[in-house]
Parts: sequence; structure tokens; C-alpha cells
Amino acid sequence: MGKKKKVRVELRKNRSKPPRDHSWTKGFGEHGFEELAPLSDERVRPKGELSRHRTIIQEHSAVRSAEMEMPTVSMDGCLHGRVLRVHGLQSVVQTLDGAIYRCTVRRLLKSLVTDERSVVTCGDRVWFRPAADNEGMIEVVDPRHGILTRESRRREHVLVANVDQVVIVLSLVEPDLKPHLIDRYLASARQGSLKPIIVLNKSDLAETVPLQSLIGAYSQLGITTLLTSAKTGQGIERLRRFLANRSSVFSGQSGVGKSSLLNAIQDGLTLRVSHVSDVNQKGRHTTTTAELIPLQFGGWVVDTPGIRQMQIWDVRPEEVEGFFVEFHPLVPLCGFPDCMHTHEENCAVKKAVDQGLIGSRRYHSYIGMFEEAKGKVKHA
Ligand SMILES: Nc1nc2c(ncn2[C@@H]2O[C@H](COP(=O)(O)OP(=O)(O)OP(=O)(O)O)[C@@H](O)[C@H]2O)c(=O)[nH]1
Ligand SMILES: [Zn+2]
Repeated sequence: MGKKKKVRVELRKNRSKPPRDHSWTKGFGEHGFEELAPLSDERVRPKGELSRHRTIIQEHSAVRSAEMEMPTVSMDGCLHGRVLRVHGLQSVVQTLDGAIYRCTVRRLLKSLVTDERSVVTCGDRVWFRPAADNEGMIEVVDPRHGILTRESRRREHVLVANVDQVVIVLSLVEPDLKPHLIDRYLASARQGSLKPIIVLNKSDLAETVPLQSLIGAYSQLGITTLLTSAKTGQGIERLRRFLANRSSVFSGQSGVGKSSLLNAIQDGLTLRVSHVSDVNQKGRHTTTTAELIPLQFGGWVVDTPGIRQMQIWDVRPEEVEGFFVEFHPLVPLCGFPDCMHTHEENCAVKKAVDQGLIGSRRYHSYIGMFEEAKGKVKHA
């Protein structure tokens, strides 16, 4: 009897909700979040959409050219470059050979993108038509990958594009290490398709032996975890190696040592950062201007006070399991197809926690994030 009842409940549940798509629940690769398929959520900007600029402008201009005898966008004579920062209507673009151009954006390109604020953003790779006095006109924005976004007036504002990784900085003390924060940062990294690197700073101020299990747990998930001290230089050389030839953004609570680490990595970097803040203050207070800063040993770091904290975490409860990679192989084995791994019987995830196969600290992080997401849905 009991069994029959259960089956019926299950069927009803199945009818009311579409079956869950587990196809994106791919494992971590050697480098952590290697397989970063976009979440099946329309609020997470699908990757395809990022490449629309280029296609749209060319298709659109072809249509317009037929109707209005406008020429199609020709890339002849255009240069390729990377947007270092955007100030109002001007983008500062650097070409491969290091030349700097101040560019405006072609009007047609602007009119085709609904969120005009993100038509060109820091980190974009663009094709622009150079003019006299190192000025230029941006014609095409290349498809974007790894992005950092912020919600602004219910619209997604892309703060930085084409970053590969986020360096999640925590300190062992002052402020104290909060392990549950790591899992939130990791979730945000995954949302933005960024590879995470965990940096535990101020190793000179605390005993590090007790941290080995924490470091081991994240290493097992394929996430690089470094112990550093901006003061003694411990771990700085390793951090440099992870930053080399990649675009990285530093993230973490105030006071954990992000600026100090950046300064230890490369002399003069912090000076540059504070200079950028000065410019911002003179400009618009409301705009958070991110800047791409070249590293002497190759690669870039992005820094701006506005994006040092990871973006507001906004997910539906059923998406939270996706951030816990060690759950992925078990989720299809749960008794109910829409098991939330909280109170349900025959939950493969909970069983794995009982057997010590999944760390209970991670499981509690999951529950915390799940409950928070549920609370948000209720209050929405
Ligand atoms: N002992 C020790 N102190 C450090 C270390 N790293 C940073 N500090 C100190 O921690 C304080 C905060 O460092 P910052 O580099 O300003 O921290 P931040 O993360 O950039 O802070 P915000 O700019 O507020 O986001 C400073 O007094 C630093 O001297 C470290 O590895 N060891
Ligand atoms: Zn379950």
C-alpha cells in the first residue's frame, strides 16, 4: 500500500515539473571548474547570447544596407584590441603591439544591444577603425567568455568580460577564516563561468597544520588552494605562476589582503589601483569602472572596489545542487527525481554524507545555500 502511494506521488510530481536536466552536471577537471556549461537558467546569460553582437551587427547591417543602401560592416582597415577600461562614452583600447586608442562605439552597434551599458565593457576584444590622434571607432565586439556581472535596475550589467579565473582571497585571521564563504564564492565563480583559485592569506599569523584537511577537501574537488602571506612572501611565486598569461579577477572580503597580494605580485600595482579610484571619483560616482591591468610576467588582473566582492548570489533552490560537484554523480541515484537532499528518504547524497564520502561541512554549506535560495523565492 505504502509503496503504491509513493509511486503515485512521484508520478504527480513528474507531471507538474519537467524532468531535471542533469546534462550540465559535469565533473571538475584537473583545473577545477573546467567544464563550465551554462546553468539551465535563463537568468544566467547563455553563452550564445554573448556572441550575438558580432552576428547581429553583420546581419542587421546587411538588411539595412538592402533597405537603406547602407554599406555592410567591412572590417577592412580595422585593428584588433582589448578594452582596458570604459569611461562614459569612451573606451580605452590597447592593440597587441601596445598602442593605446580612445574609441567611441559605432551608433548602429549601440542601438542593437538592449542593455546599452554593456555594449562594450572592460575586457572586451574588439575590432575598431583607427583615426587620427589615436582615436577610433569600435565596429565589432568579439564573442565573450568568462564574465562578471552585476544586476543593475533589474538588468544584467556586464562589468568585465573575457576573464578566465577568479582568485578567491580569504584570510586565516583578521578577519577570521569563514569556510562556508568559500562555497558561496565557488558558486558565484561557477555562475560566471570562471575558474576559481582559493587563496588563504596571512599564513604568517596562524598555525596552518589544522587547515590541511580543508585544503585537501578542495584539492580533491580539483580546485587549486594556496596558502600565502603577503608579508613573508609565502606562496607568492606559486600565485604568480597561476596568474601568468591569464586574466584574473581578485575577490574577497575587505581586509583579507587583496591589495597587499597584488602589490606583492607586482610592484606598483596598488598605486595604479588607487589612481584608478581617483579617476572614478572625479568621474561618475555611480559608475563602477573596472580596469584591466597588465602583469609584467604576462596576463592581466582586473581590479576595482566595486567587484572585489562577488556578485549578489541569485539562484533558484533546485539549482544549488549544481554548485556541489561531488553531488553530481549521486543526484540521479536519489529515490525521487526531484530530490532536494534535505528531508527525503532514499537520498543518495545524504547517504554519502553519512558514509563520509561527502564532507559534512560541504553538505551543511549546501543546506545553508538551499534554505537561503528558498527564502528568497518565498519573499520574491
Ligand atoms: N600579517 C599579515 N598582514 C597582512 C597580510 N596581507 C595583508 N595584511 C594586512 O591586512 C590589512 C588589509 O590588507 P589589504 O591588502 O588592504 O586588504 P584588502 O583585501 O585589499 O582590503 P580592501 O581594500 O578593504 O578590500 C593591511 O593592514 C595589511 O597590511 C599578510 O599576509 N600578513
Ligand atoms: Zn537526494
